[in-house]
Amino acid sequence: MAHLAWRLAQRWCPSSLQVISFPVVQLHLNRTAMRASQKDFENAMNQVKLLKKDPGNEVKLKLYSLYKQATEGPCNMPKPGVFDLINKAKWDAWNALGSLPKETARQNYVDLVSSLSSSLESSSQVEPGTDRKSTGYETLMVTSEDGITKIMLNRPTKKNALNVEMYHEIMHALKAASKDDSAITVLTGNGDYYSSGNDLTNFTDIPPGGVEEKAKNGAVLLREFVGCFIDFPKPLIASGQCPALGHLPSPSLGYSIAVYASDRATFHTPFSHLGQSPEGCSSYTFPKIMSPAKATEMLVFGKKLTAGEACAQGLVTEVFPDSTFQKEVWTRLKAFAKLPPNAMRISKEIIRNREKEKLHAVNAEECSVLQGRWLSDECMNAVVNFLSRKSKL
Ligand SMILES: CCCC/C=C/CC(=O)SCCNC(=O)CCNC(=O)[C@H](O)C(C)(C)COP(=O)(O)OP(=O)(O)OC[C@H]1O[C@@H](n2cnc3c(N)ncnc32)[C@H](O)[C@@H]1OP(=O)(O)O
Repeated sequence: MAHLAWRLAQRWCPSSLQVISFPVVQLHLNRTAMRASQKDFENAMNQVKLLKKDPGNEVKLKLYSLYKQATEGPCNMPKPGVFDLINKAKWDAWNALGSLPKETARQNYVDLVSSLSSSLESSSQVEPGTDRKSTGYETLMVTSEDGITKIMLNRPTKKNALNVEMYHEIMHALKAASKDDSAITVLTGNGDYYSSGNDLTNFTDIPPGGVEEKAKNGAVLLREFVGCFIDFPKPLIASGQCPALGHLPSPSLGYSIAVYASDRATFHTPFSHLGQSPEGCSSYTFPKIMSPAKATEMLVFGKKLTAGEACAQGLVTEVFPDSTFQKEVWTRLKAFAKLPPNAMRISKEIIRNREKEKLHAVNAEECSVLQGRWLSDECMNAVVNFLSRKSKL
């Protein structure tokens, strides 16, 4: 049924699933509708094409709806079905403009583009552009200092949700860190979420082979991603001051030498809520670390743990007060980084190597089960509900 709905969605509007990849491609100018501010409107459309930074789906929908209203007037399309996510979002945005006059919509479009151009320009000056450039990462900030390589997830406005680019960049950063001259590696997140897990919009970018191919590619990517954590040779520390959701907690918690959390952090693996199943080897590591009963509460029922609870369960090494978190953690990290690196590496190897083969086998099995889950109605409905803003975790 979910397959069918997705296929229908694709057939109805083949480009729909990339929407929100950039609305400019859909801005077919209806020249006859232009009057007084035609020149401004055309300029604004050109300006949109030149934006260097993606303004986000909300803004793109606003641009789309204003464009449609300005050129065609009030929404005149039949309402798309609930599974046709992208066209439904576009329809909702356009329809919400009601009977706004064309001229006003045109003016609003021009104003929005102008504010967008200036805010994106100024934000790119404030943003750590130099960090990005020096590391070459779009979704991470990676620094290396005092024997510590710090990999910081850097999509704070999306709660550090892992888009496909971020999966690849984390793998790349881990591989680079395994070879650099740092002694330890720290994984952390920028903003008020360590991570909100898989970016659920990953599910909307359907390749020509359809949802089956999408699920297969996702399983390959996830297996490779988790594999990088299993094979990572140096001490890896997860440092989380805020909530961690979904699967980054699983691999990074399962294989970290240490997990430091502030008393504000929470740990949540809501696989069932999303119609999915455990990954990151959590089906194997969590029952071993916590106890089968507690792991079931977390992995099957999606129970959220506070940092204190996670520490009592052995999932977290130590909890610090939020106000002194950074100071206390970095004092420890700097001391660890001064220990002989080869000794640490060999000690880690001896602890982990016995389990390595098993972990790779568990990873493969979990990814294969997930591949099926991603094609299920349960999963599709959960994703649709989040993307249509009906649910949050
Ligand atoms: C290929 C391998 C796949 C492996 C599968 C792994 C399983 C998992 O990872 S399970 C976890 C999946 N994650 C979620 O379901 C979290 C969904 N997000 C939320 O429930 C909420 O956003 C939040 C509780 C994390 C935060 O709520 P809050 O009200 O504070 O902020 P928002 O306004 O909701 O978020 C801000 C901004 O960020 C976008 N966003 C947040 N999380 C995600 C996400 N996981 N995927 C995509 N987008 C996310 C959210 O839509 C907002 O975006 P806009 O500002 O553009 O509206």
